[in-house]
Amino acid sequence: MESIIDTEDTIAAIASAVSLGKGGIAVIRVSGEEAINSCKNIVETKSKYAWESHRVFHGFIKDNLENKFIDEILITVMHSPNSFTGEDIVELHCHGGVIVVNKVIETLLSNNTGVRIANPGEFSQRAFLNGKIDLTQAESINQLINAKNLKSAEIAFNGVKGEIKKKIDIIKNDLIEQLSEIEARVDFEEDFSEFNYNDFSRNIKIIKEKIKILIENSKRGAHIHNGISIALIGKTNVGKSSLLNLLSKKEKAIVTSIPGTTRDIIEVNLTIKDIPIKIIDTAGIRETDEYIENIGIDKSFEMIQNSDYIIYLYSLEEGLNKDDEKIISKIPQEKLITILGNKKDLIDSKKVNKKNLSNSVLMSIKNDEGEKELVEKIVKKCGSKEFENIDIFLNERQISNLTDCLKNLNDTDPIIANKLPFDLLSIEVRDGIKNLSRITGQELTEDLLNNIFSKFCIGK
Ligand SMILES: Nc1nc2c(c(=O)[nH]1)N(C=O)[C@@H](CNc1ccc(C(=O)N[C@@H](CCC(=O)O)C(=O)O)cc1)CN2
Ligand SMILES: Nc1nc2c(ncn2[C@@H]2O[C@H](COP(=O)(O)OP(=O)(O)OP(=O)(O)O)[C@@H](O)[C@H]2O)c(=O)[nH]1
Ligand SMILES: [K+]
Ligand SMILES: [Mg+2]
Repeated sequence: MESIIDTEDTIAAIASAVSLGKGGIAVIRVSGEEAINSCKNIVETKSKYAWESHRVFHGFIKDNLENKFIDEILITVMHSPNSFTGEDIVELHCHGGVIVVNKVIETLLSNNTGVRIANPGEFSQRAFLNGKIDLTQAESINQLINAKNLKSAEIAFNGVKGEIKKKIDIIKNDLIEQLSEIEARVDFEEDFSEFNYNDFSRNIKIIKEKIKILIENSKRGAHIHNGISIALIGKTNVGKSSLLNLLSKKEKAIVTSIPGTTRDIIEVNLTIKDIPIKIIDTAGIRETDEYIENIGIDKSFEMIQNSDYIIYLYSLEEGLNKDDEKIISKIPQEKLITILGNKKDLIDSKKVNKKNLSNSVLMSIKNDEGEKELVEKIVKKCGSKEFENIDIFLNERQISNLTDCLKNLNDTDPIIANKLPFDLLSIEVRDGIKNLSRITGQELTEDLLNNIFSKFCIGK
């Protein structure tokens, strides 16, 4: 059982990236009633700005138990309620090595009682509980941190600014208006005109449309978050891994002249002309008895099915032959971005048979030739209207609550159709409103909230 999080404690965690172990500077964040006192215990400073809110000042970390100085640091303090969590916050900016950072944290904990290491997401949870942000903002911050491409980051930031909450609140207010139309007539029947089933039905229909658009756009959201997948498919040694490296401008995949170099799937996230894309390098397809390579080749065939789009590569030196055509026949036409003839540098370009190559791009990946033409093909195929005009999208949890709300509104249909007593409608509308409230974090149990925040990053 997850223990209920104690919000009385003062919490501390490394707030900066530590996964690589090293960095110029690391930030340790301390939040809670004892944040300032506990840091005062381990910081020596002569600064005239010391412990003022929203200032930076200079000092040293001192371990009083061992009577030793540990690091020279900068310190930021934010007094409650004007901080990210709404509590007192102290940030210790120390040197970024693993040993230093851990020693500073250890010193903070050993020199103070009532300070403990924060659980994942606990700073955000406190910001939420203290009303600094709503749940959609907290979730958007987490999404921003985990963004794999620029487009997804841009959209996540709109959520951080409160754009999801704003959209949900608009729909919620629409429903509250409909609810009051019903309830006014239940409570003060004689003062109001008769309940109009048609008006109500029309208004609910408009609200449902808004919800459906939001759900539809959000389905594309997952696509934006993960990127449109483009698999590089072809026989061995045609230059698939070379292309992955060229497009990602990184030496991500191993390239050798040995056929069968790539075994496992290799993925790179990137943004091409504002389109979020995931390029997938696969094992070259050929007849082989090699056990591991065959597993890789099976995965390549799976990728033909599972990716959104495909670039088929072949070597111009060898030409496009029967084996290629057999593989190409397995690719759904609408998925094929282009049949890419690579290694143009190895052939006399006049000899290329242009007849079969109307949809083709010729490249020399080695000499950096033809990339522009390929990018044009990619943009033409993937740069559909799909991602235009999407400024926010909901995550799975939020979509699920919104879908529940839609069901509540659908349940008004039979009541209206059969002209059943109109006060029955208020139950459905109320439940709909409740489901919207869950999106922004109201009406949720503590366990559910703990569960949501526990999936956030450490130090966030
Ligand atoms: N050093 C540092 N950088 C950071 C954060 C942080 O906590 N510390 N953030 C955190 O994740 C993000 C920025 N978000 C923040 C949101 C609110 C407040 C804040 O202090 N709000 C106060 C006062 C605002 C003001 O002075 O106008 C408030 O809301 O009352 C700080 C950072 C990213 N960068
Ligand atoms: N001449 C020439 N050689 C190239 C070109 N592109 C790639 N190569 C070479 O072709 C060989 C195979 O390239 P890879 O990128 O490993 O090919 P692959 O399709 O990933 O191969 P497998 O992973 O084994 O299926 C390497 O020696 C590359 O340097 C090109 O445009 N011209
Ligand atoms: K190879
Ligand atoms: Mg390869």
